[in-house]
Amino acid sequence: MRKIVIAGNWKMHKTQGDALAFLQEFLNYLTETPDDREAVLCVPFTALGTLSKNLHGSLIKLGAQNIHWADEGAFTGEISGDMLSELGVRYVIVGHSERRQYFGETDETVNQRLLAAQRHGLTPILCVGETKEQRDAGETDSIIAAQISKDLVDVDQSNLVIAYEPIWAIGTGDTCEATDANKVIGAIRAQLTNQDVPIQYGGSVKPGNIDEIMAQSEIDGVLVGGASLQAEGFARIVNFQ
Ligand SMILES: O=C(CO)COP(=O)(O)O
Repeated sequence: MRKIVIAGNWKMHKTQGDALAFLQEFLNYLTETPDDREAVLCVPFTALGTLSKNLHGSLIKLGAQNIHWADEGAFTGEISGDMLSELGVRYVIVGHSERRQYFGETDETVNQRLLAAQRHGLTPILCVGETKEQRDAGETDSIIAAQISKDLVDVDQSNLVIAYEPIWAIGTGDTCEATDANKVIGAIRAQLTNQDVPIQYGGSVKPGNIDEIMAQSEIDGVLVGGASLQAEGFARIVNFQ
């Protein structure tokens, strides 16, 4: 039985104060969380400590948005696995397309960061996805297959979540057809040795489309950007039917 993981990715949004206000409101809406699913908030590093202290044993798990591959060292601006786990972090996003596009992340560095996350007992959420040009050229399956095989070298598939995030659907309102996403996710699963890895869809997920997305047989959750910033809407997504 695969786990359902609904994760919010706040990206570079919300101060500590904003994060606390969100949490209070969010917990009010989440009084009846179904227990078959995990809700995760992947927040900026600066909000991790405050949220960790205020989760009060709630069902919400804490996630970060990046991790360095070294355990420590001269890596200005980076963050280590120990620093994250000390704050109660359980999940960490690795290889988001914004990291690949703007910060020079490659499949090799993504692989190293995945290994570091697992070494520190964190569950990495590996993001893969194709550009609009690649999709139009019919290259979606080969691009995703190449990312998966390079990123997962030596990675333990028993402690892993994968997010299929077509780059053209991120922040654009242009959602991938749920049935198309289902097909790509099925192809990702066929490449894995462990069939229990939860595979999420990400890209313009909102309260209005969550039910259709989660009705797909291969989709085990979502990674939500913009719509996770609003407590009532994100609670609606977590509580999909
Ligand atoms: O990048 C995403 C989540 O990691 C998706 O962002 P949006 O939900 O804003 O499209």
